[in-house]
Amino acid sequence: MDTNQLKKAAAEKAAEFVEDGMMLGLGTGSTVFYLVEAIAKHVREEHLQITGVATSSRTAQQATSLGIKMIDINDAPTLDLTIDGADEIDQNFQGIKGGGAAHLLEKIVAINSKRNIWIVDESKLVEHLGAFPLPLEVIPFGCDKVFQRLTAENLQPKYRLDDKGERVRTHNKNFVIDLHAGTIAHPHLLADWLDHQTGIVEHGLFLDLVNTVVVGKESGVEVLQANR
Ligand SMILES: O=C[C@H](O)[C@H](O)[C@H](O)COP(=O)(O)O
Repeated sequence: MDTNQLKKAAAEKAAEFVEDGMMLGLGTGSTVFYLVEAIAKHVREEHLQITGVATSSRTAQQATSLGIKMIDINDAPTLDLTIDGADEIDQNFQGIKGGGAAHLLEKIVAINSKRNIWIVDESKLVEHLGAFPLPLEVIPFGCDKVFQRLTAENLQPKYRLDDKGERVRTHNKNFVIDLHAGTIAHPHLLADWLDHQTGIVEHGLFLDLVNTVVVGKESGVEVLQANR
């Protein structure tokens, strides 16, 4: 089965967790694309009244075009559920996100949700985080100073570039620096250090956040519950 089919299977399973009346956070990425389609189908067929909050303009546009009512997060009460993709998930249900540069908005939505579900294909499950470069969102002002600090810590930073060789800009026009430092032995220590570096708006370590992981596997879809 190809990876997209596994992502689609996970997304369709997760859409079953959506209930009538829910205030829903919608993540970003190729797996979430299938999720939005699946939720829209439930909304149509079961006449569900749901309201969504998006983590990117891509998701907002797709959801709106499929008839899902979307509102601004500032107008929403605490969200009942957020469903999002992930780039890596370790055995302790800690994750890396931000492969699509949406991790700042995604984290804001995630921490304002009562419950978080991640949808992934099985290649995203890892023993230790870090094979996937860790994304940071960095303010352009003084960004090279941040870059130097990261280099000094041996975190092997690289600016993320687009197809034209230009620096990628996030939703808020910030830059993305990816850390290519390999295995992250102590995710909480690294997250704490990054949290205290002025100029870094947000990093892609999503720790102690997810409640449920829905995994698309060759052998079928598996639902894993984190102990939180
Ligand atoms: O910034 C992007 C997000 O964190 C995505 O949820 C993550 O990169 C996973 O994306 P995909 O489902 O396309 O692999």
